[in-house]
Amino acid sequence: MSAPLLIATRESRLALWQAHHVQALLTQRFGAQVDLLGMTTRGDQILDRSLSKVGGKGLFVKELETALEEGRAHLAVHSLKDVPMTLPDGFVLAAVLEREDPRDAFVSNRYADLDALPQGARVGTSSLRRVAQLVAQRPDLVIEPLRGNLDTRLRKLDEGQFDAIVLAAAGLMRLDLESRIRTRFDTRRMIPCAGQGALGIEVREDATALRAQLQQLVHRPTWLAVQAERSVSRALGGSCSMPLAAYAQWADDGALQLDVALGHADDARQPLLRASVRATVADDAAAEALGSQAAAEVVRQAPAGYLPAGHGSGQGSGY
Ligand SMILES: NCc1[nH]cc(CCC(=O)O)c1CC(=O)O
Repeated sequence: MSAPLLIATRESRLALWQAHHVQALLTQRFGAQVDLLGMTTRGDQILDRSLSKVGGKGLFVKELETALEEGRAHLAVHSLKDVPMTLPDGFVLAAVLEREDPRDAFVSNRYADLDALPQGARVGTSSLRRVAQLVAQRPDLVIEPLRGNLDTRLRKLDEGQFDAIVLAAAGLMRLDLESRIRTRFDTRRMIPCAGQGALGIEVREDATALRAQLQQLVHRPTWLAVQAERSVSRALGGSCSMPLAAYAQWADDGALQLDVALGHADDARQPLLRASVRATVADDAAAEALGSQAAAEVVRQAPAGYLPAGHGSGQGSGY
């Protein structure tokens, strides 16, 4: 590679850390010269409304995809959990790196963990998935919206707006904020979001040579696990307006264990629907089959109000 490779990235501290991480990896592994193209996305500008109401997580990736389309950049680096379940035509996920800590973190200046919170304590999170799982354990909590980048969210906690907030451990660790974590939730008590803790690299489908190189960066166990997680969401016709948790982990016997929880679309106080499935998974088709199996179990249990009309139609998340 002679001309420098350009990575399109958002400009939050977390996004820049992730882009620099991939930049260093490409340089180490391929001796490539790599530069960053910083961009502000619509998702970064909308801080006052719930993302699920204004177009979803896809708002964080669309501008980056436009840069790829127009040839202004060659790769986009994303937190995988922010990547829509179905990519637009002409784009592919070329690599997924080894997952870091997938867990959610309990962050508080006064309380050690969820159980230590007093009755009616105020907890900040805008994630419907986190709300549903928090309420399932502590129906007394007052859960309030919390948006913005990690520094903003921590500032709001420090200003006293909340007794505790819930954030992804991986993001805090990447920004050297691990000391803010009071406890990590057990993944059965707070099932992570599909792809949480993993980085994805997106390129144009027609970037054949680059795709072949990035293929060498794929962490196979993470790749298969996140395929299973993402296929649950796809099978449920998932958008990020769904309180859906999906986490796959490799068991000691080599099987892939997939745990799923789905909350009611607009009432966090309705019970969570759960499914746990496991299988030997050696390729993408098997990972997707496992995800579909978990989705089917959830569908079987679901009363009205949990699933969008026409779920399972394979139309993806609609971005
Ligand atoms: N939704 C924003 C977002 N996207 C990725 C991360 C953290 C890093 C990761 O999960 O890979 C976060 C912050 C959070 O949810 O607390």
